[in-house]
Amino acid sequence: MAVEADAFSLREVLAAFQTCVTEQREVLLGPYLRGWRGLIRFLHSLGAIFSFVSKDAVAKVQIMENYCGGEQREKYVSLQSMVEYELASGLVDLQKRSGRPDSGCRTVLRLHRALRWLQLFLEGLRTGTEDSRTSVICTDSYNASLAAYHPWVIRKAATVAFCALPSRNAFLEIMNVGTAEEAVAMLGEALPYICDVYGITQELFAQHKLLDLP
Ligand SMILES: CCCCCCCC/C=C\CCCCCCCC(=O)N[C@@H](COP(=O)(O)O)[C@H](O)/C=C/CCCCCCCCCCCCC
Repeated sequence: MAVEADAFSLREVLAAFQTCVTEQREVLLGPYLRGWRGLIRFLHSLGAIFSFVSKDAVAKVQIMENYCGGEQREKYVSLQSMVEYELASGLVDLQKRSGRPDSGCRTVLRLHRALRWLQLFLEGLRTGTEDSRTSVICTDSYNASLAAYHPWVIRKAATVAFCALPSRNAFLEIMNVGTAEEAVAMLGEALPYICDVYGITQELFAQHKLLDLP
């Protein structure tokens, strides 16, 4: 599999997630979506077998970028302001989907669940050994997170695609942060920021009973 490295640097993704959280513990949507754009660039480099995943991720990031650049853009500065605005304006389908456009809350919820997968996957890569199989790390992380929200056909397609993942060493190399040891160290640095964003979002969505949006 041809993996093009030049488009991706874990450092950039880390910087985006690092600048997401403000002193007031708000999650800023600008850097949050920049982090996702960086991850999607990486996904593209893994080849066509992951295009069904990247298409969905791009569509969701695009929905959010449209809100962030739209008429109500000041309401979409942070996750907190978005939740407050969309709930107060009755824009969120809480029980079942209506003809309304996808809300920011339901769209972010999908990305948020995927962030949990990412957290587990990166932790698996970090703590794995040279001969750990990324397909196994990825499948385990997926089964412990996103799989619960996907129908059988998506779970199957995802599991098949995971088998095409490059080796752990190749992954560490394409992070573009130096040697394998340096990449592992960088993962150790990146993970707390991703965990922090995940934790704040989880708490916010739980508080507003938004964790099961249709
Ligand atoms: C150097 C290491 C860095 C690792 C970088 C990983 C890059 C990963 C980039 C993106 C992650 C995938 C994001 C997927 C978002 C999925 C959101 C979702 O759950 N969507 C479903 C529900 O949406 P609605 O129907 O309710 O609108 C949708 O049905 C899903 C469709 C596509 C399939 C999603 C499969 C997810 C597999 C996640 C693992 C990706 C494997 C990447 C391998 C590294």
